[in-house]
Amino acid sequence: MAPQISKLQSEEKDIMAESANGDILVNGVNGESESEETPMPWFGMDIGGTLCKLVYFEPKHITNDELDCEVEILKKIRKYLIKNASYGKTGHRDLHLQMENVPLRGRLGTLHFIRFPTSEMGNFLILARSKGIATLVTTVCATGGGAYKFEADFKKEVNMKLAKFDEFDSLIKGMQYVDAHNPTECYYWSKPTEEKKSCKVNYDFSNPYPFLVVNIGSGVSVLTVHGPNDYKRVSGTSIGGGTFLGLCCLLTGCNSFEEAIELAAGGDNRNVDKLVRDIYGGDYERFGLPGDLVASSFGQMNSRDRRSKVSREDLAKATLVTITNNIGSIARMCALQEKIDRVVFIGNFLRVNPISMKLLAYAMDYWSNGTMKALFLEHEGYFGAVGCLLQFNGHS
Ligand SMILES: Nc1ncnc2c1ncn2[C@@H]1O[C@H](COP(=O)(O)OP(=O)(O)OP(=O)(O)O)[C@@H](O)[C@H]1O
Ligand SMILES: CC(C)(CO)[C@@H](O)C(=O)NCCC(=O)O
Repeated sequence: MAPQISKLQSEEKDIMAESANGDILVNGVNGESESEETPMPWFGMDIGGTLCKLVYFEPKHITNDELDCEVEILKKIRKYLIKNASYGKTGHRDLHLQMENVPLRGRLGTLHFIRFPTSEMGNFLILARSKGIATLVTTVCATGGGAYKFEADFKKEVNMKLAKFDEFDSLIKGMQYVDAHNPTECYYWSKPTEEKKSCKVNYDFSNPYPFLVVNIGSGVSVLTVHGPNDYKRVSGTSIGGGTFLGLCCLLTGCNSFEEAIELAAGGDNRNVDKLVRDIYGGDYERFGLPGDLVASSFGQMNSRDRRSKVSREDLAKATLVTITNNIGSIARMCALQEKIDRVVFIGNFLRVNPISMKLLAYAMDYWSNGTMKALFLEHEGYFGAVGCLLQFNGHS
């Protein structure tokens, strides 16, 4: 994947030059052209409908000037963030995603990836106050709907200003930056239907344009990307990751995404769904519908007898398959309409969720007769937070 860096870097220069409204951008995808004046610590926040993603840049070398004037609080913040893998009951640092030696605004350093439920924003603000972050940081760059929703709370609770950036500008910039600096970022699933043989394969995304992005968060947004600064939101659906989690909690009594995925892994959706073969007794050959295709999601659940036999695992699996197939179908129609053959699926719905990734990979391939490819990125839910950090110049 090494060649992709140089290819993307040359395209990045265009991004660095000008933003959509003609302003000179202070840092581009490469993050190497920025002045060093923005005081530490550097954070990027993506406050979504379900999860808040926080990216923290830890500089590799502290300059003498910084050492001289570095306040105790900054040292404490750095120590607190990088010594722990969890914060309170609900904050987690994704250690496996950590990126070392990446350039940002002329500095080299480590990117740390932290997430917590957006519903915990109140506690996050209390923590920010107790750790002294609020006394040091006057402005935090933020994106996602929560950058607007919680702006007044940040001001009131911790006297911090939010420098707000658009969530899709941030997402695209973050994807390009992370892909350019992580040679194993992009991959696809080979043999997605074969449980034992199926595996992740590195994909060379050095010539990325055009591609479709399907961002599966609480809801789903579909974007076409034709160049570093050239994208549009072409579609979306409210039936997304939030729907999966909500329905799964209702149907199985589970209490977390992790639990829902674990249940689904042990279930069989054929005990819940009505298949083509349940209707035809086999394939519906004339229109190419195989017997094992789901004809009607949850279509068996009108039967009291079937309901009495179904397990929580089966219900979780059927919910996951229903939501995933629907997203796959929308993605395929968008790709067809936009005449694009590479579809990049991202968003935290895909976290610890190989079932959905493999289903999407298979469905894209099968229904396009092998002409479309489903791609995935390792930092699936963090691109908005990274892109937002890239755009920050210390002012709101
Ligand atoms: N630990 C978790 N807690 C809750 N949901 C999780 C978790 N891990 C993965 N998910 C899934 O990820 C989804 C949220 O994804 P993501 O963080 O990308 O979106 P968001 O930014 O919160 O939403 P939106 O972009 O629509 O505002 C949830 O709806 C759920 O399906
Ligand atoms: C509202 C957003 C953009 C917030 O990220 C997202 O949740 C979404 O795209 N929802 C789907 C909205 C729709 O197009 O029906």
